[in-house]
Amino acid sequence: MAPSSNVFNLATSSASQILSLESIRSVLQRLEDTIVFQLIERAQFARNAPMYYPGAFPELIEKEGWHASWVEWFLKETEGAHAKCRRWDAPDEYPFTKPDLLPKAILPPIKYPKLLYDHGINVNTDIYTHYRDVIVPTITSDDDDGQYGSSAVRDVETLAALSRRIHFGMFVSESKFRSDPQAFIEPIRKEDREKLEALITKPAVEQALLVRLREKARVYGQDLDKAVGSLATQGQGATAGTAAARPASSSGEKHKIDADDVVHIYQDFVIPMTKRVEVDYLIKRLDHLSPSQLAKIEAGEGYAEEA
Ligand SMILES: C=C(O[C@@H]1C=C(C(=O)O)C=C[C@H]1O)C(=O)O
Repeated sequence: MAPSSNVFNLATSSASQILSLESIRSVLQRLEDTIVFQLIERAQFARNAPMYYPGAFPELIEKEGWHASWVEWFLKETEGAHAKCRRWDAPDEYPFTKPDLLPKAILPPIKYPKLLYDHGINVNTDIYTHYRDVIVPTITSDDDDGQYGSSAVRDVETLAALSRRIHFGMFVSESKFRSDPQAFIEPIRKEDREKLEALITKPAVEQALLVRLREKARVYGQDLDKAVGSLATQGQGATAGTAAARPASSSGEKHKIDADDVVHIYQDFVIPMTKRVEVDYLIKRLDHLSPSQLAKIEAGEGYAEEA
């Protein structure tokens, strides 16, 4: 029997279902898997630095009239196809490509529940810069293997996963605001970003995430054939039961990615960027309340949705 889908379906779930912190955190956990696997996929190729800088491919200028980098061109081409499928209408999807370079959707619009206020937030330029300058050099060999197509395919998928994960911070903020709106009123009015960041920060959640992530990177990044093979050569017939019952021997197992690198990517970038987005979203939240909503919050009656 197919496992029940716990896909986060913005089109069919209610606002209260979508904005439950438990449901949001389950999506963030699933995105850990996606991001670890995408990093592993990208790490199989060399850095291929020319792909990320303008002018490295004259053909791109001659044949496409494109003066930015190969990867940004590949992003535009890919995101353009997705625009025709109305991907960027979804409140959890943000393109790297400038909107005026994206075609109109072919399909009619989906009616999403009102979740986030019309915020205009998109931090993909910062995500791209950090990915180019820090993440790719960290997980790949500083070399050029000429695999500009395969590498760019993985880049686009990894960037999309990082972008969705980081922009999901806005759902976290909306959820936390609705749960205790009064706590946010004063720091928002004072534009106190430090206080807002302290309010949304949950150290125990972050620590548990990093422990879980390290284990995921270690397990997903293992070369199980070698691990299982080593069991077989140790005279223990390798069977499904054996492999399942006994985790791969830890000494000398080969990894497709360094678990420490994955943890640092989250600790030094993904989590801080998510919290920046959370604060960017909260700082303007009061501008999008009706006078009666604000009055109720100030009277201690909490947040009330209005049509
Ligand atoms: C995403 C949340 O907000 C903050 C950011 C976190 C993250 O980026 O992983 C984790 C906990 C909080 O510090 C949350 O509370 O779940």
